[in-house]
Amino acid sequence: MRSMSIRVTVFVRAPGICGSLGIQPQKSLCVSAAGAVVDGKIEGGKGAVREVRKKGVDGRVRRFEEIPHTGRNGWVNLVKFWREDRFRNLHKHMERTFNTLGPIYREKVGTVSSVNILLPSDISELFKSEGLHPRRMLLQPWATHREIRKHSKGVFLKNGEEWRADRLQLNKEVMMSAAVKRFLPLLDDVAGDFCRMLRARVEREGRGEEKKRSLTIDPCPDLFRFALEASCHVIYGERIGLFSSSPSLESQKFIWAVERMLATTPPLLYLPPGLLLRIGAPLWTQHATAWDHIFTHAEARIQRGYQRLSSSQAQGPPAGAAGGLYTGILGQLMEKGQLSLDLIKANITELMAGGVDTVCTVPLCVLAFSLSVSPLIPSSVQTAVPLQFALFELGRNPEVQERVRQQVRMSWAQAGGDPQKVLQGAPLLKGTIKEVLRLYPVGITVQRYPVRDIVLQNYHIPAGTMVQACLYPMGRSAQVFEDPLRFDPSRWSSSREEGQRGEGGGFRSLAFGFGARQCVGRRIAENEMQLLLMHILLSFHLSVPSSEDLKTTVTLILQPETPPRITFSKL
Ligand code: HEM
Repeated sequence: MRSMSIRVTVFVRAPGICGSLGIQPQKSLCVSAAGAVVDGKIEGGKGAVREVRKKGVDGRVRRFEEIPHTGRNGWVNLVKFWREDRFRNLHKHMERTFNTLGPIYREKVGTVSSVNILLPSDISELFKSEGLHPRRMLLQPWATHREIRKHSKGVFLKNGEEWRADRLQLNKEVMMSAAVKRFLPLLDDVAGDFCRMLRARVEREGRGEEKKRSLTIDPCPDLFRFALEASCHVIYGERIGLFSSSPSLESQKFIWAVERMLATTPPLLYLPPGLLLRIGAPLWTQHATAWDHIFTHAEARIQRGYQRLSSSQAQGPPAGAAGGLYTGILGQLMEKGQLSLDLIKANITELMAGGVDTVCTVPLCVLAFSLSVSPLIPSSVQTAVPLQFALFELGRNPEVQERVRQQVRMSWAQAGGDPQKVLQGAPLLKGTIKEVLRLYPVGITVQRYPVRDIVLQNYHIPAGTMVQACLYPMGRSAQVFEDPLRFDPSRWSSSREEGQRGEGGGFRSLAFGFGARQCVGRRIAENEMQLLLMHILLSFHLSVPSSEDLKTTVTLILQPETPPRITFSKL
């Protein structure tokens, strides 16, 4: 009989503190298929393993309270989080905690409690029990704000089936392949323009001979502008001119507002109470004013789209897909008329604002309580950040870069200028994005509140518990990925992926979430990032001044501590 071993986590209620984490120690035991411990080995097949997982060593499902945890007192933990700067290093903290406690643990910080899990098989179990919950308490702190409340009420207050019906309408314009086919040329336009702008800059500011000029820069601000321009083009069907040497005042104000909003978010979230009390109010005002501006910008575009549609309808043939001219997601939604104008506004605003379910403890801790919030991250920031990581990884892995470039060149030559065909013929581009999001997921967790009781790793999880699938530690876990720290886009090729599919194997790539509530901008983001990389790889060779690992930090999203510098050399 084939012998296999399974690690079963047994929580030992030993008093005291374990290492620097301040966590309760645990022990790993190995058990037989029948459930008895036999010298670190378990006899039996997969079924036996599953059975042991469900029932526990002694045939019973363990109680929730027995899940290993990082300390029972949420307030003590909160102080540790502040003292040890764990908010900014949450991804590393999670990775260390899984290494110490095993694949499931509980954590309470302030009043926010979660169960954290790592393995795809458990994550698959979690998603099976998700309900159609509304976007829970989204924006609670921000919702005091006029513009946001006005725009968001349509989507956020709806629940269950009603919400789902609206979402299915939206999905037709943003997720389905027919919609992707329509908006892909718009993204391609912006990506092409970005590369032309960069070539001109390398020509102007670069070093070296005329045909081999190269320029080393921090591409972050340009990537950010690219992502904003691309999102606006697809959503509103309108270019906002961020690549022009003199963008309009309106666009400049918009950029300023997004930058201001981002700059003020981390201090509002993480400043120690004393400092926050002193500078909190002005910061809050700046933050809220910036958000107001972002929403007002959306409102203006929506009004303009509405007027355009009304006048084109008055003139005769429709301006949307039926008339041959694609007018962006906004135009499509308006033309179809299946959602009310309020709902269209709410959905468009949410698409611009994006959203990552990130649980954090907000400054209201100062007032002696904390909240679980789902802050918004502008969608453009969400694509600009992985693009930075992608350029860095391709730059420090020249062989991988060359392999991807060869595939792109071949596909480009065969596709006759059709961007969709180029992407289809170059799966390594998609693999590159998946690989980047595996190592650097924008949101380090995806959360769910199961609607019924479930069992994870032998433990009973009551319905309503917040369970977090921890993407950063999963992406770097040797239990889940072979040679996890190697940047290898071909690991996602369909043949190799098949080989990796074990229990819950399909749940290894979750950067966009899963199910009914998965990222609604997923197809926009994936295609936007792939098209930009495609144009860059066709135009430039990438290298990096330093190939040392990037230090990363969590400021709502996972980002490089210092943006990487990239050398673009003309090909
Ligand atoms: C690399 C880029 C991006 C990543 C990694 C990302 C990731 C995510 C994740 C993890 C969620 C939560 C999903 C879940 O709970 O299952 C989410 C939600 C969302 N994302 Fe994205 N996102 C990205 C780009 C975008 C873009 C470009 C847009 C808009 C154009 C967008 C719009 C949204 C919206 C509206 C939601 C809320 C969906 C809902 O709750 O119903 N995202 N995103």
